Amino acid sequence: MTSQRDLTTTELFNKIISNTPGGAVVVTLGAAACTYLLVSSFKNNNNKIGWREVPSPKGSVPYFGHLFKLDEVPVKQFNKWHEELGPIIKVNMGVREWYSIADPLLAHQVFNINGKSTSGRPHATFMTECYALGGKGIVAGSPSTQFNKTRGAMLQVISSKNRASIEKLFNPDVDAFVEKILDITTKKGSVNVLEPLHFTSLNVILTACFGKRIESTEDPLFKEITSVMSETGRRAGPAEEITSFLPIMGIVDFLIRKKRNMRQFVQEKRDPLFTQLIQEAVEGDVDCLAKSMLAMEDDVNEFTNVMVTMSDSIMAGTDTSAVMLQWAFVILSRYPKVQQEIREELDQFICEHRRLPTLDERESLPYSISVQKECMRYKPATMFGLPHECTEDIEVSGYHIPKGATVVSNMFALHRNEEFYPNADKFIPDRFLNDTRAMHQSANSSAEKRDHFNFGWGRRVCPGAYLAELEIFNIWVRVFAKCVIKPPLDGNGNPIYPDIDTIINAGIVTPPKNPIVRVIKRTDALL
Ligand code: HEM
Repeated sequence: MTSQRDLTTTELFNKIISNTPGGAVVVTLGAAACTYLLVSSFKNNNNKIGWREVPSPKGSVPYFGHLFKLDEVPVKQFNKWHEELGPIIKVNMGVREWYSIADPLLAHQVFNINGKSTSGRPHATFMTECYALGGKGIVAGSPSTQFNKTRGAMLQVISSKNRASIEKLFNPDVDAFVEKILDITTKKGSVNVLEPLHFTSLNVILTACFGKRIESTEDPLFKEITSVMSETGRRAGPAEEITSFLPIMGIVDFLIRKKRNMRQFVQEKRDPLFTQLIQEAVEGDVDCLAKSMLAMEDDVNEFTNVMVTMSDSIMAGTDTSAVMLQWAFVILSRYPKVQQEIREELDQFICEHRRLPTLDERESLPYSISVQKECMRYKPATMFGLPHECTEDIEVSGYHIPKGATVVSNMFALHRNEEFYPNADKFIPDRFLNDTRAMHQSANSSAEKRDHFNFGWGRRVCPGAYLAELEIFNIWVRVFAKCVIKPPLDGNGNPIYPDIDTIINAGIVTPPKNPIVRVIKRTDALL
């Protein structure tokens, strides 16, 4: 998921206009409005008799819909509309109809009970046609035999049965991460955990996918991967994919030869990088996802399918885990007593076993597990997860959602639902004290039994949830066994508490504004 900052609607249009041969835009937008008015006057009414109409906010304008109503962080406006109109709303994103769901039970009905009809992905020129090479891999494709088998292969390889071998590969990086944040704090007085977490998270995925790690941010491979990732994120973003919302802008895309340009990027930058990584993985002696997939049955092992799946994993798995951990650092810097309880519980395990616990032993750390889950509930890593597409008309709670609609789960509203989470606006560290279940297992339960909804839904539920949980757990126990997290200090020695109210729109992910803390070495560490 991308680390590129999203654009406001106004910025987005300015950018399009500045990149486009002048008159074309004016002609295009004029034509767009006329075409829309003409077409919409012939359009059938989607509301079937006897079904409730999904409420839609006021202020939708022809062709552009509600796009001009959205600000830098669209989910905030969506939430205001949900407060006014209820748990399901229809927002016109240009010509696309987005149905946003803010209630866990309703979301379960939409994405799980009706999963057969709501598990498509909306078509996008870059992601579907260019990046996914016409539907390969997992993220951008719609369910097919190859898609199901590829997801299955990933779940089989990145699973608890391979826990020990996966974490053995990445734990040296986690140890290095802890040393790095301690060292930076010693030298500079505080540390911005964004970059070290991004680097560590990338290495976790690289070791799982290719059995390979990067030594430092100066490594040319690191620079190449981050450049390809950020270019992929930019091209998948709304400014570049504007034709999905305003198809008439396809004329502009044609004039600036956008699709050819997208294909060129994939062929000249993305494909050679991943081809090389996969070849090195095959020649190496470390077990990894790429190698395992290439050794599997026909539907999975086709080279382009493996290549896109590896790219999916890096794109979907690096920033999401890093953002979750950034939030944990900034939240916990404000809660010294919570950290003390985390340390006491962890130290008890270390005293008994003379080593750190593994994820399989999470039952011994109910408080830590509860705090991890509460951090994820309190500050979700994404705004809307990834959008799904309805491939058939469906009916939920009397509402009709038509074929072709985009359906999104509103992560912020879902996690502040008072019926599911009493005092939802409060950070309650022991909220999940009686729920030490693995998060990836919980993610596959019915809504009432889930801890949180960060890993999405149904047939598309995040296949990397186990790896994410493994990474989070291993970083967590190493940090709290050795360190105390504190807020940075101003010139007078007063704490500057990190801002936990501002949410940044960084594409799909929503990181904190300035994840700057002090990480101090524990003087009473047992290991
Ligand atoms: C805290 C960390 C993570 C969060 C919050 C997260 C969240 C999500 C969400 C919300 C989705 C969309 C689900 C849906 O469409 O309903 C998703 C999909 C996906 N995630 Fe994750 N993810 C995380 C870590 C990872 C990791 C580590 C990997 C790497 C293996 C990964 C790989 C994927 C893939 C391949 C998909 C696409 C699934 C599909 O389209 O069927 N994720 N993730």
